[in-house]
Amino acid sequence: MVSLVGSVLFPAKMHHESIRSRKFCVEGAKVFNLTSSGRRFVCACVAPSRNLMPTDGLSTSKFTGSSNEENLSMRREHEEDSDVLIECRDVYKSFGEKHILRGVNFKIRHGEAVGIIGPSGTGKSTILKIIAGLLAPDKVLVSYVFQKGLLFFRPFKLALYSAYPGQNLVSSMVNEQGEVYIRGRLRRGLISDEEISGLRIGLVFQSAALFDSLTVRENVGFLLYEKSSMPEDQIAELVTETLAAVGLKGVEDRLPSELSGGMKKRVALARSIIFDTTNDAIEPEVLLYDEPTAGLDPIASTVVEDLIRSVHFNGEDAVGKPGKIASYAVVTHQHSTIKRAVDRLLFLYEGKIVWHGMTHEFTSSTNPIVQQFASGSLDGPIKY
Ligand SMILES: Nc1ncnc2c1ncn2[C@@H]1O[C@H](COP(=O)(O)OP(=O)(O)OP(=O)(O)O)[C@@H](O)[C@H]1O
Repeated sequence: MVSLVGSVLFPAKMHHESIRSRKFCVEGAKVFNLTSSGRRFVCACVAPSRNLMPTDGLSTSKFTGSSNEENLSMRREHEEDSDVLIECRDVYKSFGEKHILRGVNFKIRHGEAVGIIGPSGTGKSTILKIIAGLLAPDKVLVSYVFQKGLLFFRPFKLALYSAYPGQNLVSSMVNEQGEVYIRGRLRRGLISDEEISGLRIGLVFQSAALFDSLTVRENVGFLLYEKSSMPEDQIAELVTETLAAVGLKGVEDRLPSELSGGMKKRVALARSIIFDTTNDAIEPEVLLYDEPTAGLDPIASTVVEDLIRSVHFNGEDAVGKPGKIASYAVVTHQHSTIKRAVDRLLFLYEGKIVWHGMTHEFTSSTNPIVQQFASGSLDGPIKY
């Protein structure tokens, strides 16, 4: 599956000895034991390498032993889905009593530029975090066995487990409620470096989430300093090249506090697209942007929107090289971002994708939820 290895970031005040030092902590973030041997890393994003033979839901063994017709239809489905990089199937996510996602289904295919929109608090950022592996779907108890031989099956929920603390539980089985597939491979639980995905997934947080105490160079090259065997001067060169690709020059030695909001977002973008050029395995990469233009003036928004397009493999970066990002998903509320940076939209409402379509179909949709959202009207099914 996906391991957090590659790009993104968190809010931060960090104490460190040097970028290649062994340990430090980041306020407000979750993990954070960076070791040289080190596989445990948090931050934000991304991912592994290696082979991926479809398993689980897409196993070729599924094509044996059934009728020819069934085989053909399954093969067709498999072929149609061969370009799917990320799939959420019936994903549920709650926070305490708040049931945020209630059966979310969608696919992101190779080459797509997808927007995720919907009213505030509907779970758009939550979806990105689930895709990136920072959050797991809800858990549901499938069965459990007590010493006295009692066996319970669904729909008993995990909460029941703690309702029988003294009953000598022998074993239990808990499944995730919903599935996330990364290139056809089912992800179980949260991201772990040991797991395999064959897809690099980067998450660019809304806040840019740069390390306050590190220079721009150290922020952008963070993972390479920490994880790769590249010499430092080569990393520095690559950082300069990557900053140029997002239209920034001569800022390598600045601290984040010396940058404007738009520049910070570009630095965060540079951090999410830099990768180890000495590594043979070249993987497609998906970037997830959480409100990349929030808080920016209209012109700065346009710059960032064009940047998002430019690092896509259909685009051309600021120094004229083709972009490297295979697909991306953008959570946004901004019309300009929807129009300029996205081709297809997913509309999330009350825990489900209630509409999807091409961007140009959005304003002409007859779906009352979409109509109300597009017009900003107070009248309609969406209540605040
Ligand atoms: N870690 C968490 N613990 C508790 N509640 C959470 C957590 N993360 C998100 N939530 C809640 O889940 C809901 C969905 O949050 P999320 O940030 O995904 O929404 P959103 O659609 O991205 O919102 P917005 O458009 O306002 O940014 C909110 O009610 C939020 O308070």
